[in-house]
Amino acid sequence: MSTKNPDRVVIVGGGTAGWMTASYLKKAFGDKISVTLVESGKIGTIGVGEATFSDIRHFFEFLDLKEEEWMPACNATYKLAVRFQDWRRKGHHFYHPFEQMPTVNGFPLTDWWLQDGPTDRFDTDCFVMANLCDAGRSPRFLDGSLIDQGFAEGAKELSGLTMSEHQGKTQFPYAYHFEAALLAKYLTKYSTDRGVHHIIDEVQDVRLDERGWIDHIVTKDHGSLEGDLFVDCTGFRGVLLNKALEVPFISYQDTLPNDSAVALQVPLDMEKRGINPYTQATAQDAGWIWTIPLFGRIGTGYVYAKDYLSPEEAERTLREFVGPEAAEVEANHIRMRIGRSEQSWKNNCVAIGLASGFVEPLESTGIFFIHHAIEQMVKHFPAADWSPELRKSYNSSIANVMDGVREFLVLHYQGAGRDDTQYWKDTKTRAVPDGLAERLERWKVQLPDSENVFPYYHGLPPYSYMCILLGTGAIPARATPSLGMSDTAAAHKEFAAIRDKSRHLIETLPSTYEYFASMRERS
Ligand SMILES: Cc1cc2nc3c(=O)[nH]c(=O)nc-3n(C[C@H](O)[C@H](O)[C@H](O)COP(=O)(O)OP(=O)(O)OC[C@H]3O[C@@H](n4cnc5c(N)ncnc54)[C@H](O)[C@@H]3O)c2cc1C
Ligand SMILES: N[C@@H](Cc1c[nH]c2cc(Cl)ccc12)C(=O)O
Repeated sequence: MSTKNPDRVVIVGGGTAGWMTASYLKKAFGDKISVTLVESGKIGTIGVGEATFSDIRHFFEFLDLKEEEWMPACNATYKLAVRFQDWRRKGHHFYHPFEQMPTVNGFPLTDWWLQDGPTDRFDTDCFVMANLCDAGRSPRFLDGSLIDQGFAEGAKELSGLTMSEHQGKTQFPYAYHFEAALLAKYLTKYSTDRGVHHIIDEVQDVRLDERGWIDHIVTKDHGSLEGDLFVDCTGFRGVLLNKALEVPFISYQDTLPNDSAVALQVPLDMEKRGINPYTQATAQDAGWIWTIPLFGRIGTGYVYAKDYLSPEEAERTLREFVGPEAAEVEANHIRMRIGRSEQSWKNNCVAIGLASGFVEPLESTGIFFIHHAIEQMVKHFPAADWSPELRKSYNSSIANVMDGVREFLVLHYQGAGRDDTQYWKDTKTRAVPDGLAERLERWKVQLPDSENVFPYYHGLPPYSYMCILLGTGAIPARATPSLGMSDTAAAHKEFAAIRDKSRHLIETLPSTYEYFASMRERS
């Protein structure tokens, strides 16, 4: 066994995963390690992946990048929520916003809402952000100041925490949409400026030693590349982890059948059309369509199950949905590998991004998985003895995040009120992951809380489950019985405060388009 600390990292793949990993590692370890990134000039990146979690802000903060610097370079916009359109029935919508759930006398406001809500919309009654979404507002004023959502920007006690340590302490009010290819380009410059060695070449072979560890990789034009730790960011191909090291892939398809997507990038006049401050997921006959507003274009795509719909039909439906602006735009058809690798770190190879695992992009979790994996890789970085315990701990953290998100996504389909096509009928009879059936029964009488959701960190707080349960509508939810014997006055005061605050903010905040147009003038 080597007595040397592993300090030569080789990353294969130059998509979002590869460049996020390279820049973060260089920032974390500086000259203590060497980082080489090899990407193929021929094999493209997946070309989608534009909506994020709010936690991604910790990634940019870690790299010391300010919104004014990176956002205009990546045509980025703000995301205050996911808007679910037509999931309960056609014409209905609800939001899953970035906003902590207010608590009144020990019960979440949604519980009081079930008991005696002012309107039939849990989201606009309980969350300020849902009202800002309906009104298309920016979460920042034109001078750059952030709305007051109980969040102190730059608060000392919160800086330096990983995402999992952060959860529950506070909720930042927005995430980002950005052009993935532009972010990769931005991070390429960031990384290479700081000493990351960039090679454009194809990996043709992966040579293992007698223990089954990667000894070196063989490239087409640059010969052999040696390293201590190899990071597989080769996307769905899984060239190092799945192919060379033969780590099996656990499919989630029995519970999440969508396995295909067709995507379009549609340039639009945003000044005329405005910019919605949310990702939209619109239910369709055999899946759903995402709409992600960027500065200057929308990213859109139909996620579907090929057992129910052909690629041609999916593309036709998507083009009809978008309208004439998409006529000249070429479609990108994608087959998705849904599930996770049995282990994401084996020996001296760790897979990050699509090579590690993926679930359909309904809650924009792909980049969150990458960010989480990078934080955990730094936390579990090996010493000279390559302790297997570190890898074990890393692997269970990654598996828990992905299995937890799978449960959360299955809830969307179990809960959807739609039953007008075979696809939606079948969502109710399909198997659910172990443990979820019991939890679904519990949520019928007790709203999701920290005691009764998936028990390991997976990025989603209990209030996110409440939103999907109450918004999708097929699973009956009821107020905690004791609220029937309680005075609802305090809850009504809270509902009124949310209404007043929303009204005031809608009157004073700029539209999302106005905000970004002025940010571009400033930067
Ligand atoms: C339909 C769809 C929608 C999505 N939407 C979102 C979203 O809204 N939000 C979100 O967070 N995530 C989303 N994702 C996930 C997101 O796209 C990915 O997590 C992210 O782009 C990371 O991809 P990657 O870097 O792992 O792989 P890729 O982008 O596929 O990159 C693979 C890289 O590996 C290189 N490579 C492959 N083989 C070799 C080889 N032999 N030698 C050298 N190089 C090689 C390629 O050249 C490329 O650079 C979506 C995914 C899909 C499929
Ligand atoms: N930690 C995540 C969790 C989260 C909380 N609210 C939302 C809303 C949406 Cl649309 C996605 C994710 C989340 C985060 O803060 O990003």
